[in-house]
Amino acid sequence: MRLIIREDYDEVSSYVANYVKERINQFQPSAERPFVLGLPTGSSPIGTYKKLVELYKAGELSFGHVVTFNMDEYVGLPRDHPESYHSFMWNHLFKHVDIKPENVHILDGNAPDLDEECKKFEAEIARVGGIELFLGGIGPDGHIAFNEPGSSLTSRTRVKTLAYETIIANARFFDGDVSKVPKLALTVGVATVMDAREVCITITGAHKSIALAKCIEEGVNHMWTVSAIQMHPKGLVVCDEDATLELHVKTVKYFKSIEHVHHSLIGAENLSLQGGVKQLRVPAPNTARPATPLNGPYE
Ligand SMILES: N[C@@H]1[C@@H](O)[C@H](O)[C@@H](COP(=O)(O)O)O[C@@H]1O
Repeated sequence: MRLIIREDYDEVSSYVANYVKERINQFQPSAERPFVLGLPTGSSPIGTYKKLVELYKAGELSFGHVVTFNMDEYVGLPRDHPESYHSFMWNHLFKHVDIKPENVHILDGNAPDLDEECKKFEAEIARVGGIELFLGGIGPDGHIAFNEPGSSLTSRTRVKTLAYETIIANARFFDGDVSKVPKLALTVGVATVMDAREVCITITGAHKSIALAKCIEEGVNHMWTVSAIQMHPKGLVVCDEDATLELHVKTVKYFKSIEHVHHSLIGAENLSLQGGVKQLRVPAPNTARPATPLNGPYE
């Protein structure tokens, strides 16, 4: 597993968007052999989607031969509700790029038979040959998609009852009103995500620092479902400095050193993922003097 640390949310978003661009372009997708991309919702991927739209508009990336599968959807929320994940995906990404609507797969939380809807989703993923790259975020409790603490690490797409912590976290999208947040969702399973040939999880903000530490430094554990990424042969976590607050200094230094070594081997001029070198510089000491004398020491 790799951990990429960037200064802030914006740098994380750029890194992930460029990563997706590189992967799609290297793959050289065609109608017969499309690139299959797994996608998340939430506030974490908004910056990435914005940058993907910019890359598309700059002619650096096309979604013409990209097939997508979204992680999850609320149960019972009308499809055109502003907070449905359908609305989210079309507003933040799909309507701005050249993706074919028939290549977009989002679970239908209003399907007459929800179990059947979940089975069909898994079957469709299998039919297109599996997911090449699954992007994800996490909740502060370490869940991926809606695989709440205690979810089986071998779980598949299914109906899930949301944990109270998730309902509270997502109330910000429903006028801060917990009672408006749907209590059920359809979600891919942990195994559905981990079956992808590559998994890239974005973790930003101090409020997710405990989850990041659980994911990186402790064992694989169904109470922190993102930790399943430890078992993935091509797992990538991209986080910001704030999210590293609960990591050991040794852990942070180790993962940063991997990038340093990699960059020194390939040479900065060959670095295709923008922002890579810039963020590895040691910050200059702050030499600015306060206007008023200080009494210190302030250890
Ligand atoms: N089901 C989604 C998850 O897929 C997402 O990762 C999480 C975090 O959201 P945010 O990125 O807004 O913190 O929110 C929801 O629970």
